[in-house]
Amino acid sequence: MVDGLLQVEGGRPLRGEITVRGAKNLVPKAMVAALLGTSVSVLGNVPRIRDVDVVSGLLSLHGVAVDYDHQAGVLQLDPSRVESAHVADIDAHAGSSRIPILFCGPLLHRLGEAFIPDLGGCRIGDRPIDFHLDILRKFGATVDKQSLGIRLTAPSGLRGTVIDLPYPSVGATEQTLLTAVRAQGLTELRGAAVEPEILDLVDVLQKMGAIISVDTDRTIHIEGVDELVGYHHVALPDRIETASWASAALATGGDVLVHGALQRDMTTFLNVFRKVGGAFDVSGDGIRFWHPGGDLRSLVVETNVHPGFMTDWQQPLVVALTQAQGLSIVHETVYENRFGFTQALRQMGAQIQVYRECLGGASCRFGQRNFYHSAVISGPTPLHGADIEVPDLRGGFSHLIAALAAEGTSRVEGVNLIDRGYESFTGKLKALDADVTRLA
Ligand SMILES: CC(=O)N[C@H]1[C@@H](OP(=O)(O)OP(=O)(O)OC[C@H]2O[C@@H](n3ccc(=O)[nH]c3=O)[C@H](O)[C@@H]2O)O[C@H](CO)[C@@H](O)[C@@H]1O
Ligand SMILES: C=C(OP(=O)(O)O)C(=O)O
Repeated sequence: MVDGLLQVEGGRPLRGEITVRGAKNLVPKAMVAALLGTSVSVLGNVPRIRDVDVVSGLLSLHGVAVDYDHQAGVLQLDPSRVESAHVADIDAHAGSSRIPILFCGPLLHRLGEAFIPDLGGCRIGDRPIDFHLDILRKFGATVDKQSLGIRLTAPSGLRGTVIDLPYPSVGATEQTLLTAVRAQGLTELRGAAVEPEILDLVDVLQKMGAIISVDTDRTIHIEGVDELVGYHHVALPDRIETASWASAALATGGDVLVHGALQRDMTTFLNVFRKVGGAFDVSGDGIRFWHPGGDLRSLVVETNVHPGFMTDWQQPLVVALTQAQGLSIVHETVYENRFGFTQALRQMGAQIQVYRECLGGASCRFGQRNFYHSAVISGPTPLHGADIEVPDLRGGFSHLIAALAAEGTSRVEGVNLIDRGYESFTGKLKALDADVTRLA
């Protein structure tokens, strides 16, 4: 069981201002990229979240000197001692996050070998790593699966290759980038993911000396180089945290100004937010989200890879949809098992049914299989407080929103899971006038 118990007195609108910093889905990857440099890298806009601590710990074990100024949000990473530290076996932090798999390419380039412990991350489907391992083999690595992880070797170095991804996986695209930049010769990646966090990683790598071009048809070309240096970079803001606070404002009938939020990477979310009946205003350094009064409208939405509606935006939005008039349909096409969180919402009074069929859109990879990956939400339904347990990061945040929107007291167990991706969320809730008390 995950620690952390939060008591929430619901039924109050969230009102006020908060700030989001760098993206959870970019910062840890930019930290891994620092391993490829010969000099110090400096990363700004770093949020204080657990995934940053996990990767800091792993980098330190590999001999990288990590200096993190939490207040300023600046990380300095000095990789000059990686060869002398030469750590081959690390099982600490196994199961804490999915980032260790991205250490493969950088470690193979620097040390000729790597050991990657079993991965963690949210349990929202099987989350296989077959694309990653196929990619590493294509670059010339030998992959040996062991009981506690994977051992990789590349005694004669890595060579550029052609990779055709069966699905535009974010992690597999990052794996290719982090490996190809120092591999010998050219790499062509077809069917790549082009999420904003990936393009920010491309910016980081280009600052280090890499040669990468991203075409309009999901093809990325990388020319390997012999040396990369450290970078200075400011991480792009977290578009998932921004959307989470936007949905919280809507579900509670509130008004929240999110400093640091960037419109450009959120176009699809903002369209959906407006269609449901939410109001927003893009100001100098952020976006204000509020419930303008009147009824919210139901809608049909399908999650997809960028530039589609992001899967990590789905769970907080579902809570707002419980307050919309009529039937909404959410078709989850990225993960096969991402509606577990709706069980607690039903316990709180929501009317949500999940289906195996692809509802409301085109059929997806999960259509002919046994996965409950479509949800029908009938609203509006008043929510009431309950004792609930956080299942995963985004599902957990959606439980918090439901508890804030509900009449009465809720006790939310396992909130420490939310620290993985939301910087000081309890402090932010208090700044937004929520009545929350940490009991454990
Ligand atoms: C740390 C991080 O950045 N996490 C994000 C990243 O996860 P992550 O990089 O793990 O997600 P992927 O894009 O790789 O996964 C997408 C789909 O591809 C499948 N797949 C992936 C790899 C593989 O080897 N084999 C395979 O079948 C997955 O099971 C899933 O169905 O992108 C997801 C999709 O935007 C987001 O929800 C996560 O928040
Ligand atoms: C699925 C997520 O993250 P991870 O890939 O780190 O588990 C998420 O951020 O919602």
